[in-house]
Amino acid sequence: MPALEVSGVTYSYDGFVTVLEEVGFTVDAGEIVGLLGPNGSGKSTLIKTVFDLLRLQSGTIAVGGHEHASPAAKSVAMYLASNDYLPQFLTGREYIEMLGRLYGVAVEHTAADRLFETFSMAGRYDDLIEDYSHGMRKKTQLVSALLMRRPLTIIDETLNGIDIEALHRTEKELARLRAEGRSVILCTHDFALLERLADRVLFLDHGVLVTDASTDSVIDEHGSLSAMVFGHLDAEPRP
Ligand SMILES: Nc1ncnc2c1ncn2[C@@H]1O[C@H](COP(=O)(O)OP(=O)(O)OP(=O)(O)O)[C@@H](O)[C@H]1O
Repeated sequence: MPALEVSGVTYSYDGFVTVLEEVGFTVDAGEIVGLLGPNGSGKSTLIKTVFDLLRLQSGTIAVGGHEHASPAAKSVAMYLASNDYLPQFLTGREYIEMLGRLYGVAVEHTAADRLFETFSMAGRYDDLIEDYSHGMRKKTQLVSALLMRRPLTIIDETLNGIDIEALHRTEKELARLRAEGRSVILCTHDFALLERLADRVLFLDHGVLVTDASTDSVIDEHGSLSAMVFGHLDAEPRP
C-alpha cells in the first residue's frame, strides 16, 4: 500500500493562473522522498492540498490508501509546516500530549524528555513554548514527529534553521522511520542532505512535475542533484 498517491492534481487560486498542473506521483511505504522546486513552483500548495488545507479542485489524492480528506487519511499523516507556529500558552509536554491525543498515540514522556536532551533542549520540556527560541520550536516540531511516528510525515523546510548536531541526529532518526516502513517527504533546497538521505526526488517547476526519479539515477545522469536542477533552470526560458 503506497503511503501517498497523487494523480492529476491541478490547482488555481484565482481561476486564471494554474499553480499545479496535472501533478501525479506515488510515495511508497519506507521511502524518503525529496521535494525540490524554486520559490513559487507550487511545493507548499501541493502539500496543503495533500493535507486538505486547500480544497482539491481536480485529480485524486490517497494517503495510506484513504481518500485524502477523510479522518482516516488525516490520522496516518503529519505535516511539519515551514513556519514555527506552535501554541505559545502550552509547555512542550502539554503540546506533545495534545498531539498524542489527536493522533491516538500514548506518549512516553520520558522518551520525549530524552529527545529534548538529545536536541540540546535539556530541562526545557516543561517550559512554556512562548519562551522557546525559533530553533527550539523547529526542534520541538521534529521531536513531535519522531514521537507520533506516523506512516507519512511531510517536512516543509523545518530542517532549515536547526543546528548541525540536531540535523545529524534528525538524519539518523528519519532513516530509522524509513527502516520501520514509514515514509517521509522532505521539502528542502539542501541538495547535500537529499543526496545523503533521499531515495527519490521530485522536482517541481511552475507547477509541473519535471523530475520523478531515484536519487542515484539523477546523480548517475547529472553528477549531482544541484547539477540536475540548475541544468533545468538554465535550459528553460524563465518568465
Ligand atoms: N493564498 C494564495 N493566493 C494566491 N496565490 C497564492 C497563494 N499562495 C500561493 N500563491 C501563489 O501560488 C504559486 C505557488 O506558491 P507556493 O507557495 O505553493 O510555492 P512554493 O514552491 O511553496 O514556494 P516557496 O519555495 O517560496 O515556499 C506562487 O505563484 C504563489 O504566489
